Amino acid sequence: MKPVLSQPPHVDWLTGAFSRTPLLRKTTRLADLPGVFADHSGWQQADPQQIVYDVEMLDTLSGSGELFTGVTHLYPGKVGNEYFMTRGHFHALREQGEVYFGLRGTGLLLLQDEQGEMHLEPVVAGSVHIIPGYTAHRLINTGTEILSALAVWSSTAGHDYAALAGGFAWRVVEENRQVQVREVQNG
Ligand SMILES: O=P(O)(O)OC[C@H]1O[C@](O)(CO)[C@@H](O)[C@@H]1O
Ligand SMILES: [Fe+2]
Repeated sequence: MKPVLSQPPHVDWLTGAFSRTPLLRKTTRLADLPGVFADHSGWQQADPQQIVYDVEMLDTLSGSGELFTGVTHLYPGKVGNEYFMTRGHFHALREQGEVYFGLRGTGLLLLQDEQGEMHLEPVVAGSVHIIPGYTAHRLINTGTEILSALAVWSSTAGHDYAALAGGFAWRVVEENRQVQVREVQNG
């Protein structure tokens, strides 16, 4: 007889960690992000083992109609004057959207559609972000603490990084102790 009440996992709003041990965890270090930051020599001089972000996922079913749930913990830091950020991706199944929920820290969610239309949304504890289909997304930590965001997305969405080999059209940097958005000059 299955228990009447089964304890669902919850996310600790302070640490952003799941109450249940996440069975899937992926760590991305600076060494894993060649060509992502604008300041290539700054990247080469930085500690390659420096963790930029961890993604913890609940180990749930995948398949048509199933959803993945994961928390991205993005550390504070910069390469040159550019804030730490996730690699960023379109979904392989372009039409698949995603929802982000800010848990802690201060940052931005950069959204860019296939026509290059972009906008930035502030990410803080309690913010909710609807990532429509056909929209690339990148999390950026503009604060001094860990930025954590919970994400829910289709388990069949997949990640297309190649579509963004040229990077996003905006970069977010710190200049004069201010967060600045810089348009990438093509060519
Ligand atoms: O795959 P990226 O662009 O490094 O982003 C990190 C993670 O953010 C998510 O979009 C949500 O956690 C995952 O799908 C992805 O692995
Ligand atoms: Fe995604």
